Amino acid sequence: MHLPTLLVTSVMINLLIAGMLWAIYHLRHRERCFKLWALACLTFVLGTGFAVARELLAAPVLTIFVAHLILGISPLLLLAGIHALMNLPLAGNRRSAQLLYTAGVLYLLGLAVGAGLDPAFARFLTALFSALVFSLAIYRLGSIERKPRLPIVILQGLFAVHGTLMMAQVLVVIASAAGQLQPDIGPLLKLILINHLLLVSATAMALPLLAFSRAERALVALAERDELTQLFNRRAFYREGRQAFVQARENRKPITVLMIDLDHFKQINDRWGHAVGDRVLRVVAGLMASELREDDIIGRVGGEEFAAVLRNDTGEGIGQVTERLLSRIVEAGRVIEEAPVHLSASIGGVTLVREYAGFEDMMAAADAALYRAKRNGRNRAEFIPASVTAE
Ligand SMILES: Nc1nc2c(ncn2[C@@H]2O[C@H](COP(=O)(O)OP(=O)(O)OP(=O)(O)O)[C@@H](O)[C@H]2O)c(=O)[nH]1
Repeated sequence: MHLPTLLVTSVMINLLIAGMLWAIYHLRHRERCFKLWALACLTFVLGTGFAVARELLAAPVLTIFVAHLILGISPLLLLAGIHALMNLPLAGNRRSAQLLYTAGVLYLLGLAVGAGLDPAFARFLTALFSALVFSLAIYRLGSIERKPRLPIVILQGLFAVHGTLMMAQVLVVIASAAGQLQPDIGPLLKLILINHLLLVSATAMALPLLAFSRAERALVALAERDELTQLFNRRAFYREGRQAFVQARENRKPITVLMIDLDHFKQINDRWGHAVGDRVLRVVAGLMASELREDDIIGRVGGEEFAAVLRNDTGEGIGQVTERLLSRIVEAGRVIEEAPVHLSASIGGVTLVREYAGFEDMMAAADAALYRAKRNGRNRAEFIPASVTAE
C-alpha cells in the first residue's frame, strides 16, 4: 500500500476518533478516561506529523527528538486512560508507577543523547518503550474482574499485536545495526509501520467499548437491583422467575418458589427506628444469598417481603433448606445494631407441579402458603401441599 496514503488515512481516522472521544467525554459527565484516550489519539497524530516532516525539513530536533517524544507519550496516555477507568492513579499502583518513571527517564535520556544523530535509534527507543507500556496495559486489563470479558480480550489482543510489532521493529533495527540485514531495511520497517497504523486505528475504535460495557452494567444494576439489599427488585425477580418456570417445564426439572416475610417488622421499625429496620433487611438479604445456591434466584419483592426460586435438584429436601434459613434468621436476628430485635420470619413454599399455568400462579400459591404460616403462629414454613415446621 502507498505509505503516504496510509499515513493520511490513519491521521484522519485518529482525528475523527479523537473528536468522538472528546464529545463522549463531555456527554458522559467528563469521565476522565475519554479525555486521556482522545489525547492519546491527538498525540499520535501530532507525533506522526512531526516525524513525516523529516522528509521536508532539515530540523532533527523537531522531526526526530520531539516527534518521538510525542509518539512515546501516546501509549502512556492510553495506559493512563485504562487506569482512570479503573479508578487507579494515572500512573497505576506504586510498582507500575516506579517502572514507568524509570523507563520514561531512560527513554528521555536515550532520545536526548542518541536520537538527534540517528532516526533509526529513535525508532528503536520508541518501539522498546511502547512495547513496555503495551505489556503493562495487557497486564492491567487482565486484572479487571468484571464481565463482559469481550472488550477486554479484544483490547488485550490488539495490545499484544502492537507490542509484538514494536519488538519486531526493535529486532529489525538491532539486526541491521549488527550487519545481519541488507542495508535497505526500509520496506520491512514500512510494512511494520503500516500494520502499526492500522492497529492504532483499531485500538482507538475499540477503547470506548470497554467504558460503555461498564456503563451498561451499571445501568442494568440500577434498573434490576433493589438499592437497599442489592437483590433483584420485584420486576427483575418476576422476569427471571418466568424464565426459570419455562425452563423447568421444558426440562421436566422441579423448581420451588419461596415467599419469605419478616414477622412483626412494623414493630421493629416503630420500636428501634427505620435505620435498624433497614439494617435488618440487609442482614436477611445477606443470609439468603449465603444460604441459598448461586444459581437460585433471590429478590426483594415488597417492603419486608423476599422471594426465591430454588432449582432443587440436590438431595437436600426443601424442608431442610427452609428450616436452616429460618434458624439462621433467628440466630443472626437476636441482636442487630445493638437492638434486641428478636427477628423471625415466615415462609410459604410451593414446588412446580403440573397444574400451575404460569410463574404468577406459583407465586400466588406460595403467598397462600405464607399466609397459612403467619396464621399458624409465624417463625415457620408451610408448603403446598405438605407442611414443615421450623424448630
Ligand atoms: N425500615 C424499612 N421498613 C420498611 C421498608 N419497606 C417497608 N417497610 C415497613 O415494613 C412494615 C411492614 O409491616 P406489615 O406489612 O404490617 O407487616 P409486619 O409488621 O411484618 O407483620 P406480619 O407480616 O404480619 O408479621 C411497614 O411498617 C413498612 O413501613 C424499608 O425499605 N425499610
